[in-house]
Amino acid sequence: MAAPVDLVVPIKELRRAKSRLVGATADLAPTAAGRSASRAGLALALASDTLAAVLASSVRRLAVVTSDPHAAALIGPADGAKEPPRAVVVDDPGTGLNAAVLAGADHLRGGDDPPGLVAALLGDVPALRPAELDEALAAAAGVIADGAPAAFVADHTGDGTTLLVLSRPGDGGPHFGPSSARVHETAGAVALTGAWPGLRHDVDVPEDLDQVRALGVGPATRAWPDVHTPAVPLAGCR
Ligand SMILES: Nc1nc2c(ncn2[C@@H]2O[C@H](COP(=O)(O)OP(=O)(O)OP(=O)(O)O)[C@@H](O)[C@H]2O)c(=O)[nH]1
Ligand SMILES: C=C(OP(=O)(O)O)C(=O)O
Repeated sequence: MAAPVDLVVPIKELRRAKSRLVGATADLAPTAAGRSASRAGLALALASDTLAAVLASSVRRLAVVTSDPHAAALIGPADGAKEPPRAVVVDDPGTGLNAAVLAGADHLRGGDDPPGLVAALLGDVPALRPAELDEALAAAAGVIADGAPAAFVADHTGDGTTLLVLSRPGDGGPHFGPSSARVHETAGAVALTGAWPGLRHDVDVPEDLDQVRALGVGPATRAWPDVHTPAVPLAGCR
């Protein structure tokens, strides 16, 4: 990767997440409570596989922004290392997705490392391959070096955004939410054109689950609904 890139991954409180996936859990458990627990387990699995791919990529530092203890536990405690941790958990300010992304970006820019680009990846891309992320971040660094304020990867529907790379977070973005691909482009961000099927395929509705399984998901999503929490944290943090 040409320029160092630090990455924010926002993860919503699991019991409130992925409401549009309710149909995917409908025939799993007899009670409403069981279904919603299972949906939280699915949201955790999607996040776990996303973070595992990030940690296998060339991303320099990772900030997971969440108020959820199970999501935070994916990034395990530091193991006494003297080096600054590569992955940290940042508390969710609780005022929505864009505020969560900005909180992560602020944390990353406040570190001692030389400044790099800050990117945000949504935490529901379980078929992500590390090489896709590296390629997309290198392409973003290229267009930003050429003068663009930002670059993004649209989701598989073309309507949403899965990855946003900002030269100056807070200054005209992020604009995650409805039709965010159009909103990001209107704000001057360059749409990146690589194929990157795993990076583009977020999981919002039950059909997406079949589609990401066909692409090849990570182990946590593959194991769901039988296993709800990964046994081993993915990386250390303070
Ligand atoms: N930290 C944080 N993450 C969020 C917030 N809202 C959404 N996310 C994350 O952003 C990504 C995309 O989320 P969405 O699919 O838009 O939202 P969702 O609430 O999980 O799903 P729906 O209930 O179906 O809309 C996922 O990784 C979410 O966990 C928020 O308020 N705070
Ligand atoms: C929040 C977004 O994603 P989703 O499609 O998951 O709602 C977005 O695309 O900006």
